[in-house]
Parts: sequence; structure tokens; C-alpha cells
Amino acid sequence: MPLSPDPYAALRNAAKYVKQFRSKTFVVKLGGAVLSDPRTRKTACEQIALLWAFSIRPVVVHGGGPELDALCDALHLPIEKAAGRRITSAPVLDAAKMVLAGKLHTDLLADLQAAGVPAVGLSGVDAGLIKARRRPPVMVTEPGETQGRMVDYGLVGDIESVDTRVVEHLRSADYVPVIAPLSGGQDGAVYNTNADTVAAAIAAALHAEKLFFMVEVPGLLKDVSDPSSIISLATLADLASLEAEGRLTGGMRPKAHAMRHALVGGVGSVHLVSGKQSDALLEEVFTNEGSGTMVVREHPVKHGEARG
Ligand SMILES: Nc1ncnc2c1ncn2[C@@H]1O[C@H](COP(=O)(O)OP(=O)(O)O)[C@@H](O)[C@H]1O
Ligand SMILES: CC(=O)N[C@@H](CCC(=O)OP(=O)(O)O)C(=O)O
Repeated sequence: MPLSPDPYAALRNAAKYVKQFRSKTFVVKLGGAVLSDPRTRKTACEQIALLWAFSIRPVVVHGGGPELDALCDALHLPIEKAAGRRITSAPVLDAAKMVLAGKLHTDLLADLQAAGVPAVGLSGVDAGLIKARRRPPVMVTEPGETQGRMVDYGLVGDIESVDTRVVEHLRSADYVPVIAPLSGGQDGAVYNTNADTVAAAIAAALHAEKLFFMVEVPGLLKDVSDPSSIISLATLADLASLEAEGRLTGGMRPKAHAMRHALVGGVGSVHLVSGKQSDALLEEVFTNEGSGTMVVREHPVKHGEARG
């Protein structure tokens, strides 16, 4: 239970974290499953507003995979993914711009504004925030398969550099940047880049204290079909074992890669929390037990020590 029957004890406990995290950078990645339901999107925005109210400095990165799937469907464009990443033709990239830097992005900004967050929207293309190179064809092996296959992802960008100046500029004026997962290449090219990958690159470049992935599931699961198999604390080695055992499928594969990138890049901890369960983000930040999964580079936090 997150809150003790004594509200003052709960407040005292939370105050410890409020003090610890004041002025710290938290990157919060909102997954498509959270964004596609207006109610869960609003709840996520309200939790981000509370972090902001407690002087934590959030930077938001959003996905939008399910909405992009829906638009592709409506436009009769193929939906093809390999290892959790979209194969992106020129018309699919146009659809991605419409969703990720268009409707979904604007709706999220409006919800953040309504919750009291001074949000400003950007994509990775703005001010050269994320520079990428077109991904060359690569060998991909799906879980359960023994043989890999060559995949040409099309107009998908592999991140080459992150220039956080525009983000810092906004933050110095107390705005909260909200970043869409598109990236810019040479000669005006625009690429589709997985939002988890973008979130990890941004978190590492900003030396964030924490990176949160808000997802549909309660956290990292030993068995994806069993929500009660949640893993509360994991190291990079645990993550590698789960992957080797084929326990990470679909969108969890780029997420695991992103977690590794962020932690190796200096982010203090990465957290997987439910975007469906109300207040799961707050519970993860402001309680000892947390609500989801905390991933750290190596072992770890001593028993009873602050998880947040
Ligand atoms: N071991 C696992 N633990 C938790 N989720 C997993 C696992 N393996 C696969 N998944 C799937 O990964 C999904 C999260 O990735 P993804 O769909 O890309 O999320 P989002 O787009 O919301 O960020 C979960 O909803 C779940 O279906
Ligand atoms: C290359 C690639 O896979 N890009 C993603 C970008 C959006 C995304 O990552 O959205 P979620 O966080 O909701 O999955 C896509 O086209 O779906």
C-alpha cells in the first residue's frame, strides 16, 4: 500500500523525496498505449504537473505507435514492424509526421497546459535537437526464432547526436519541453526514430537523474501474460538474462535497449511504471516501495533504502 493510515507519516515520507529530487531532471516517456486513451493521458499529465509543482524538472518524450497504426490503417498503408520498430516507407513517414508532430502532440500539449504545466512542443528536428542517419539494412532475430533475417527499416533514423541547447534554453525560462520522436538528417531529411530510443538519448544528454517509461503494463514482467509476475528491482544483467530467455518481446525490446543506453550513459535509474494505474508514477517517485520496476546499472539499493 502506498499510503499509510497516518497521512502525516505519508507526507513526511514523501517530503524526504521532494527534498532529494528538487531541481533534478526527470525524463518521462509517455507510451502510445497511455496516450491513446484521453483519460489515462490526462492522468499522466496531472502526475507530471505534480512533479513540476514539487520543483522537479520534467522533460517529456512521447510515442504514438498505436495512433500511427490507426492512421496507417485508415490510409491503407502497411503496418510492418521488426523487433518492435516500424518499417517506414515515405508515405508512412508522412503519416508519422501527422501523428507524432501533429494531432497527438498537440492534444498532449493541451492536456499538459490544462494540468498547469507550461509545456512547449518540439520534435527532434527542431534546432537540430536530434540528428540521425538512415539506418542501413540490419539482421534481426525475433524471440523464438533461430534464424535472423535482413530488414531494411526504410526512413528510420539511428541517432548520431543530441544537441540539447534548445531544451536548456526552454528550461532556463521555466518551460517544460515535450519532444516528438522524429529526427533530422543531412540535406533536410526527416526520419522516424523510436520514442524509447529518443527518450534514452535525451536523458543521457541531459544527465537526468531518472528516466521513466509509462506503459500499459504494471512494470517489467517475468511472464508478459501474468501482471503479478512484476519484477520490482532489476539490474542490467537481469535485463540481459530476461532478453536471452526470450521474455522481452515487441515494444519491450527497444525499451530494454533504451534502458541500457540510458544507464550506461549516466542516468541514475530507469523506471517502468503503469500509465493505466492511477498515480503509479507518483507512487514510484515518492514511496519506498514504488509501484513498478526500477532498473539500475548494477546491484543496488540496500534493503529499506530510498528507492526513489
Ligand atoms: N517482459 C515484459 N514485461 C513487460 N512488458 C512486456 C514484456 N515483454 C513484452 N512486453 C510488452 O511491451 C509492451 C510495452 O512496450 P510498447 O508497446 O512499445 O509500449 P509503449 O509504446 O506504450 O511505450 C507492454 O505493453 C507488453 O505488452
Ligand atoms: C522507428 C519507430 O518504431 N518509430 C515509432 C515512433 C513512435 C513510438 O515509438 O511510439 P511508442 O512509444 O508508442 O511505441 C513508430 O513509428 O511507432
